[in-house]
Amino acid sequence: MMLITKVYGDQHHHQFSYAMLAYMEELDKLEEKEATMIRVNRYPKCPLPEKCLGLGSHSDPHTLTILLQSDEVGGLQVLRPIDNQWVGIRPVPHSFVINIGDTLEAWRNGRLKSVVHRAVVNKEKSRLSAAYFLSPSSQVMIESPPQLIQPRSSNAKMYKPFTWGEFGKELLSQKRVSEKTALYRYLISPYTIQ
Ligand SMILES: O=C(O)CCC(=O)C(=O)O
Ligand SMILES: [Fe+2]
Repeated sequence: MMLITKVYGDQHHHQFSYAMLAYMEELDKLEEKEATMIRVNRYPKCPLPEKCLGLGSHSDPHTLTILLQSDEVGGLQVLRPIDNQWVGIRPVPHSFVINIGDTLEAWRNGRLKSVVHRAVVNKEKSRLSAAYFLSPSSQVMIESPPQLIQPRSSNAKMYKPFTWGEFGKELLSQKRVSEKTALYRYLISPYTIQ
């Protein structure tokens, strides 16, 4: 997410810009209009917000999510990896939150990370958000380009190649989780030995 690029500083920001350029070049492969979808989330106000969640913690499995949240009511939180704390993403009027999905993480060989996030509710106001999920076509193989892989180093190949179609089936076999989606099932372990 954009917030995380700020927290991680220039290095991560650079990775993000570079990946976005590469993404544009591969758009035919990485974005399939038929598979792309929009989800609108409505979170009613809740008398006991500390006892419920609007949307449980998850990572988005797709490539990218473009999220619009209502201007006045916050509720989106990300799990900050450095200290495992939930951090609120304050809505910025007329802006989108860009969320990196698991498929993009796998394609960039872990140089960009999908982020675990959730939505909380509050007592005073209901909230709306709309998420636009970009997906590759179901037959496309998600595999990191060779220039991102250096065998026997910390940049060794992290994930076994998979198709979005296959990944979708893995997701269906998984209950809502408290961490990342099925991506870990493709992790090459230990990925430094290749
Ligand atoms: O409502 C939000 O801010 C988060 C929505 C979300 O994470 C999702 O739809 O996947
Ligand atoms: Fe999400």
